[in-house]
Amino acid sequence: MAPVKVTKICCIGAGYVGGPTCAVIALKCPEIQVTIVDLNKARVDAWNSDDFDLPIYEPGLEEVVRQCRGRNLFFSTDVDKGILEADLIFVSVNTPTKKSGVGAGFAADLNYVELATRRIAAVATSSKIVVEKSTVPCRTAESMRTILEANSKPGCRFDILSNPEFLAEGTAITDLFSPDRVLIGSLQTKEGKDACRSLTDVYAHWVPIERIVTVGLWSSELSKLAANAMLAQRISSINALSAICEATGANIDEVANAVGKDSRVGPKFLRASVGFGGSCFQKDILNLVYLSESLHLPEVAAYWRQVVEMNEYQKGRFSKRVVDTLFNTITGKKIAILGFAFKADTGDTRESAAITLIKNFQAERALVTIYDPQVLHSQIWSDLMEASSGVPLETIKRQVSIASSALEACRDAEAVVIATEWKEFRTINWEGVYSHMTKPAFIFDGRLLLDAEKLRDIGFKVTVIGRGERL
Ligand SMILES: NC(=O)C1=CN([C@@H]2O[C@H](COP(=O)(O)OP(=O)(O)OC[C@H]3O[C@@H](n4cnc5c(N)ncnc54)[C@H](O)[C@@H]3O)[C@@H](O)[C@H]2O)C=CC1
Ligand SMILES: O=C(O)[C@H]1O[C@H](OP(=O)(O)OP(=O)(O)OC[C@H]2O[C@@H](n3ccc(=O)[nH]c3=O)[C@H](O)[C@@H]2O)[C@H](O)[C@@H](O)[C@@H]1O
Repeated sequence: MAPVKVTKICCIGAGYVGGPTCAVIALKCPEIQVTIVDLNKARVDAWNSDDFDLPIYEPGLEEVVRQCRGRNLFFSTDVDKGILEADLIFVSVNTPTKKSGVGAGFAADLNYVELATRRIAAVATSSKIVVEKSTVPCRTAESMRTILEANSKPGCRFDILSNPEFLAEGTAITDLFSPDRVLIGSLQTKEGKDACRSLTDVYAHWVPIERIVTVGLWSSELSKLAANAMLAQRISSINALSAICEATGANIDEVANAVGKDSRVGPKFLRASVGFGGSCFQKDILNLVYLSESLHLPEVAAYWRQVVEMNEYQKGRFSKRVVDTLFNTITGKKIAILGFAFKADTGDTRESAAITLIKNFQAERALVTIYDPQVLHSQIWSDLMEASSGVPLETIKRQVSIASSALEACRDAEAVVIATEWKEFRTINWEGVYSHMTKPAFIFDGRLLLDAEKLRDIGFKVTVIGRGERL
C-alpha cells in the first residue's frame, strides 16, 4: 500500500495551537478540506463570528482565517462528523498539569487526549492517520494506539504519528509560515513510515523538505519536552545572572550581549525578565521532572526542577525589590501594573508572571491598578480569583481595579511596574504620566523595555531588572 494522499483533515481542539496551525494548513493546501472541531461552543462560535472576533488574539491570524473560512476551512462542534469524514486527524487538545491524584502538580493530565482518542475509536468507520499534536509525555502514542486498536471496527486501521508544535504565541503565524523545523515521529515500520510520508506531503506544500525532520515516535515526543525545557532553562540562567548583576552593578543586557555573541550560545532567549510565563514552559518541565522520577532518575529530575524554582525565585525577588524600594512598605500605596498577558502580542494570561506579582502586592495590602492592551477584563478577574483561591470578587475589587489606558492606570500611582513587554509602553507620554503621579514617582521595569536614562531625566526613580544601583 502506498502512502495515503490526505484530502480531509480534522483537528480536535480549536485552541491556541489547533486554530492557527490548521488555519495555516488550510491556507497553504487549498485542495485539502480542514475542519477544526471543539466541544466548547462559545469558542467555535467565535471562530465562526461574522465580524471575525476570533477567540484568540494572534497577529496575522485574522487575515489567514478570512482567506480560508468557508472555502476549505471550517469550525464546528460536530466532533463525530469531523472524525468520520477525515483521513488524517490532529489531536490538539489541552494537556494541563494534573491537579489531583497520582503525580498531582507534575504529571500531565492526559484525560482530554484519552477522551478524544476514545471518540475517534468509537466513531471511525474507515482507516485514519491519528496525529498527536498536543504536548504529551514520552510514550503517550503507545497508549493511544492501544486504545484505538482495542476499539477499532473491522477494516479500520489507525496509524499514530507524533507531530509536536513549536509555535510561540504572539508569533504563531510567522512561526507556522516559516518554521525552524517540522518534527514528525512515527513507528519505524512500513506502515508507520507511509503515514509519516502522508503528513510530510501536507507540510511540504510550503515547508522546505530539509526542514521536515522525521524520527522515531518516542524521540519526537521527548524532543518537544526537551525543547521547551532547554528554552526555559536559558531564561532561568539569565534570570539567575540578573540577580548577580543587581548585587554587583553589572548590567544584564551587557552580559547577555557578550555571552550571546558566542556562536555556540547564540543571542536569542537571553532576555532577563520578571520570570517566564505561558501555558507550557512550567507544565512541560514539571512533566519532564515527573517522567525522570518515574524512570528512577532523581538527579535528572532535580536538575530540571531547579529551572522552575529559579523562575519562582525571580518573581518573588522582583516583588520584594518593589517593596524594599518603596521604603519597605506598600500598604495602601497605589501601584500601576502595565501588562497582564504572559508576553507581548497575545491576550493569553496562563501562568503570567503578572498574576504572581499582583498576588504578592495584594498580600502587602497595596492598591493595584492593571492595564493590558489585549487581555479581557473578565479574564483578569477570573485569574485573580483563581490565584486567591476562593476570596470573593467584591473583596478583591477593594484592592484591585482595571484601567482602560496606561495613563489612567498610572494616575495618582506611587509606582509603575512593567510586567509585559508591550511595545506601546515605550511610547507612552511619560512626562504626562509623571505629572499625575505621587512623588517620588517610581518605575520598575521588569522587562528591560524602557529607556531608563530618559525616564530619570523626567524625574522618575527607575529600577530595572538585572541592573544594580552601583555604576
Ligand atoms: N499554547 C501554545 O502556544 C502551545 C501549546 N502546545 C500544546 O498544544 C496543546 C493544546 O494547547 P492549546 O491550544 O494552548 O490549548 P487550548 O486549551 O487553547 O485548546 C484546547 C482545546 O481543546 C478542546 N478540547 C478538549 N478536549 C476535547 C475533546 N475531547 N473534543 C473536542 N475538543 C476538545 C478544548 O475545549 C479547547 O478549546 C497542549 O498540549 C499544549 O501543551 C504546543 C505548542 C504551543
Ligand atoms: O510549547 C509551547 O507552548 C511553546 O512554548 C514557548 O512559546 P510561548 O510560551 O508561547 O512564548 P515564548 O516566547 O517562549 O515566551 C515564554 C515566556 O518566556 C518569557 N521570555 C522569553 C524569552 C526571553 O528571552 N525571556 C523571557 O522572559 C516570555 O516573556 C514568556 O513569558 C516556546 O517558545 C514555543 O516554541 C513552544 O511551542
